[in-house]
Amino acid sequence: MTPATASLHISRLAFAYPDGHQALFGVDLTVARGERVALLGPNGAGKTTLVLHLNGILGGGAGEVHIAGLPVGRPHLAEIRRRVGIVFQDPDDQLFMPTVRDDVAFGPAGAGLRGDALDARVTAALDRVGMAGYADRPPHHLSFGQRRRVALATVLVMEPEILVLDEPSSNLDPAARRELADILRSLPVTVLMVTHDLPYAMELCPRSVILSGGVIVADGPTRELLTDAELLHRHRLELPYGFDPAAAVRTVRPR
Ligand SMILES: Nc1ncnc2c1ncn2[C@@H]1O[C@H](COP(=O)(O)OP(=O)(O)OP(=O)(O)O)[C@@H](O)[C@H]1O
Repeated sequence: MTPATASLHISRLAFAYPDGHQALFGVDLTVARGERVALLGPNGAGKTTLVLHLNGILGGGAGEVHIAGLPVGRPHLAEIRRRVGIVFQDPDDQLFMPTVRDDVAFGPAGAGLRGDALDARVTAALDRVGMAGYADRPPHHLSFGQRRRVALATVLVMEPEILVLDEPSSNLDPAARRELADILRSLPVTVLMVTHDLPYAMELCPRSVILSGGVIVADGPTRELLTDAELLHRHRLELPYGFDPAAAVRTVRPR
């Protein structure tokens, strides 16, 4: 896979914050089109710092990031931000309009879409997340799980190349968690999911990457990584009590 054919290609990415704190030390990561990859790691590992480099919110370090062949950098920022859809942990960071429809329409309308074409895109995005019947509702009248799905729709409506999810399962009850997993599994996009929820990584992502101390310390099949007790312990990752990743994989429903 080359930088041009990969969905995401990160090469020797290193970054220090203005106060001198070095958060990333030469990260290499390539993700193919349509792959779903979990980005795991303890608090302070550099996961958020890495994600903020994908759409150019952070920059100025060493190394390169390409999204579907396009280098992340000032000349291409508008296109990069369309290609990289980030769903933040708190849906209220992404919902600010009077209705669900307005929130989902905001991005494509800003990109110049109007009329029937805009309506069709909004309806399709809401359909994808099972929220088509909620278009006229104020987002703040929805449950947390519903707001997270609408936030996902505001990103999907831009038809991103890669979907970046920050702790997608946090604060969801078991049913909402399963429904979101079904939605995510049905999406024909590349997914990079940042999570501390190892069973959710197991359920959704065939591949995982562990970032620790600003470097990638493991990259491989999620089941292999999560059955390596010594690796998990070394990087402060813990499976929930009683969760057996070797057994869990057999219960994952086929796509
Ligand atoms: N604005 C900042 N200025 C200086 N240092 C920062 C800044 N933001 C983060 N850091 C530091 O960079 C390192 C990586 O932080 P980052 O938020 O990327 O970790 P993370 O893996 O996302 O952690 P968490 O799982 O807790 O969200 C940490 O040591 C953190 O203290």
